[in-house]
Amino acid sequence: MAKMRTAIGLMSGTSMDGIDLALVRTDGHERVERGPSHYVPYDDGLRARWKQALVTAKAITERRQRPADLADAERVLTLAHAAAIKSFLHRIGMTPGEIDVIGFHGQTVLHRPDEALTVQIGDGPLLAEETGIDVIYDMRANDMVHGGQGAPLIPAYHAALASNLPVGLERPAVFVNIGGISNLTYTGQAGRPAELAAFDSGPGNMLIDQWIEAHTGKAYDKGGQTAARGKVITALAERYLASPFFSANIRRSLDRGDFLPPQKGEASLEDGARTLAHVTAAAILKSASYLPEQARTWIVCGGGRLNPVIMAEFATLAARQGAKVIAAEEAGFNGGSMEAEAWAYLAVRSLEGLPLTFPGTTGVSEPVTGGVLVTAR
Ligand SMILES: Nc1ncnc2c1ncn2[C@@H]1O[C@H](COP(=O)(O)OP(=O)(O)OP(=O)(O)O)[C@@H](O)[C@H]1O
Ligand SMILES: CC(=O)N[C@H]1[C@@H]2OC[C@@H](O2)[C@@H](O)[C@@H]1O[C@H](C)C(=O)O
Repeated sequence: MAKMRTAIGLMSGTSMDGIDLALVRTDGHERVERGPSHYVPYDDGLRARWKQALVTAKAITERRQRPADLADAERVLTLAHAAAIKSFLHRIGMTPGEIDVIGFHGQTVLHRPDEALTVQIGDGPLLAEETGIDVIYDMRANDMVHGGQGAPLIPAYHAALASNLPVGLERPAVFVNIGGISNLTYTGQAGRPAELAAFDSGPGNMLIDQWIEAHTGKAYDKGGQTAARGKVITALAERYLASPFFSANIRRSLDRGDFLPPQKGEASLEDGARTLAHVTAAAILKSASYLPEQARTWIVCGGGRLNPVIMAEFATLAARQGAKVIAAEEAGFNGGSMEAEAWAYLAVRSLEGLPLTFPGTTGVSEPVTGGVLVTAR
């Protein structure tokens, strides 16, 4: 039997709102003990810095390049992650010596699967040096080398969770993460890796966030309050849902720039927010038509589950297919820390040389492992 290891996962997602951390004890297979989690928000200055990094990164043609101030941004980002690890360990009363490995996602600044190019800034050696803990980082690259989309990677973790779903939850269950971008994982009847089907399903909160920020300076539509006062503009929604992304022959992974918010003036603040919340929900169901079978239960993770307008739209559309929508917490999971948990789990799989991705998840040619190990001295 593979040994149990203690890992911390670190996720800084496409919303660029902050760093999620989670502690997991796992053998890298089906044994998963979820521990405490933590969140360190970025201040406005850091968020602005990562947004600038997205612009700078457009010049990258080879994944190790760090043009202009990108090397400095990478260093600042890594130190912010090291500080987050230290505050997490302090909070849970653990020492670096009790942690076997950190799974470090970094910040995606460029993702062009068609060119087999994906860049996450995040300096693994610096993080290992700062924390004194072994680090696995750069987990997407090997998948792309083998013909995969480089995303999503979370499905291997969903499979482990699905092998132990609450009794009474109707299968098939599909996990959907509504972050900046949405992605979904069909877990079949038993959650075996061979049964997995997963892909990015469309824009998540990123359009709503950009729309709200452009009009109000706020980072997101808290509680869906703005959207709740608006109405859906059908023509605008259809424009998004007619994107070739939904009808392409292959399920392509998304970059933040693949969908852009409406122009100011195309809608009132409220109608724009409502329309984009509708698009978020409708995009999931549109993409779900490529799954092997219809979901009976949708398990929603990520910040979008906290927007009641998205959740209501989603529940209405799913009910038409006889499916139920639940937040991750209703299935006993933590919908806010699931990605960080996944990065902890994947780090242990990487140490064991186990596959992180599968033909059914990223389109990779065969199941492949991934990640680069840095040993702390
Ligand atoms: N209380 C809330 N009300 C409405 N929306 C919320 C709330 N809390 C978070 N969100 C939305 O969730 C987003 C953050 O979600 P999450 O942390 O899952 O994204 P991420 O992990 O950065 O993205 P990805 O999964 O694409 O990498 C916020 O930007 C916001 O749009
Ligand atoms: C390139 C990249 O960072 N992709 C993210 C992004 O955010 C959501 C979606 O797009 C997903 O494909 C992926 O993250 C999740 C955690 C994943 O790889 O499973």
